[in-house]
Amino acid sequence: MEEEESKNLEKLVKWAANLGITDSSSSTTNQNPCLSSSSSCLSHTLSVSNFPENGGRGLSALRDLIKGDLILRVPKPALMTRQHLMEHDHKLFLALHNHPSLSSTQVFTVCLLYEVGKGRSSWWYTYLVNLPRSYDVLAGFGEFEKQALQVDDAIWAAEKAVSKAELEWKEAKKLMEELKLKPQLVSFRAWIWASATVSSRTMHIEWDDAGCLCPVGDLFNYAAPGEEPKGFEDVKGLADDSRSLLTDGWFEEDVNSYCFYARENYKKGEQVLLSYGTYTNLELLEHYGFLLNENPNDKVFVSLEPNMYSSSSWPKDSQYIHQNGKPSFALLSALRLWATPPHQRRSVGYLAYSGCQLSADNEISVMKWISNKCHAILKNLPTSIDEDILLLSTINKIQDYSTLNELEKVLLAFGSEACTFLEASGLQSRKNGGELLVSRKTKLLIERWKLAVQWRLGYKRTLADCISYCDDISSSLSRRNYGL
Ligand SMILES: C[S@@+](CC[C@H](N)C(=O)[O-])C[C@H]1O[C@@H](n2cnc3c(N)ncnc32)[C@H](O)[C@@H]1O
Repeated sequence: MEEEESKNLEKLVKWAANLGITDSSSSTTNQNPCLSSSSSCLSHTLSVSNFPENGGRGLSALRDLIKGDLILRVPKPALMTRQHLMEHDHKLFLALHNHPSLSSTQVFTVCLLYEVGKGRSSWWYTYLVNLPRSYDVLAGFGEFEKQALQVDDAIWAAEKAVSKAELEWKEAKKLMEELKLKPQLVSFRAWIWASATVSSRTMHIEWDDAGCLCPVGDLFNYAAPGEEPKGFEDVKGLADDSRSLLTDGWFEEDVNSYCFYARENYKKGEQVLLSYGTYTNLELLEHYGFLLNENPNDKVFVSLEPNMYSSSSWPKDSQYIHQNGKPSFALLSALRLWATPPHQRRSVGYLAYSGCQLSADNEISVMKWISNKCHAILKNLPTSIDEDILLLSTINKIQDYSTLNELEKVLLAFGSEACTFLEASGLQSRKNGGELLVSRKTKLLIERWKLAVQWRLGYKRTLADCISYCDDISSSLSRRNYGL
């Protein structure tokens, strides 16, 4: 961490402690936090640390933690909400009343930019200077990064994210001008930053669907909820309320605070992670600007023919391939019915809907259909898995380069996509002792390119694993039934 960054973090921790943000497990408020010798520690439970391979800045355990332990409490007055910002600024309050058609998140995004515009005089300054300077969410993808996703559905999702952001920005511009925001805060770039802050850092609250920004609570990095959040439902009798068991933090009226609980046991020094909910990798990229190599909630959708969808009543979004290559329950069930002659579907429907195989022949034709489909998709994509692996290792290498000469040498030797990158980056540079340094903008572009390649590689690996899975099943059925 840079020196300035760590100083800002120290100030944040002190500021948070003064507001009663505490990681003490005691339920009484106004502990005396920040007694720890280390300035990035809250006091008893958590410390701000860096996890380069796992989300960057995050929170580590200062002691062994037990699943279900209360690990952080953030009192309501320390939560940044639209209501809080409006109540403390009459000009903002009046201006917002003239724009009732803006959505709650558009309003919160404007509020955030307005607060940033106050600079040091903002009550939130210590919090705001610790926000990331940029995000890699899909809405910030340019043409090059969008195309690097390669898969139509993903390119379409990125295009939709960009056009949604543009539309929301245009709609909110009048309000921002009325509030006399500085031109750089009215820019589309600033909008992407603020809306990504809102989408990637806000926590759910009952009284405002824009959510709240939760100092310190928003330093938890993400771990996907497991398939079965077993056991957690027993913690503190929470099973019967509407709080999603897929998240580990919520607002509690009785203590007037946002409370966070350990989702599993942690050893001292380990990173404490939070589940923000269930997301595929494309959704993580869209809302948070990162993805997981291992994501139990990732899904690959393959397009089916209309008569395949209509042969069963499974919703389209339940028919997909899991990250490990296994077809989903609904996809198998739908295809088993589709591969059954229409006049027999009624009589075997109950078996198909309960997840049973219908016959060896039926199963083999389903497996062959899926396998062929995956082959066809892979064949139509511009690069293979091996090429993507090689490209990814090259991108990892160039991320460490500081001069454009080094970067260009490697990329020019690489091939067409790398050359397109060089064009797209415009080689933003500045002279320094005769060397052209890689600019911050180019580094961000490399990071987004890497995410796009990681995403498409994950997609292709899932298809390849699905081919192996289906081929194994059809050959073992053929052997067993026909001695082939
Ligand atoms: C709520 S913040 C978490 C704290 C954040 N690392 C920070 O420095 O402020 C969410 C952001 O952290 C990053 N992040 C969280 N979990 C991650 C993970 N498992 N892998 C990579 N990045 C992650 C993403 O940039 C995401 O948008």
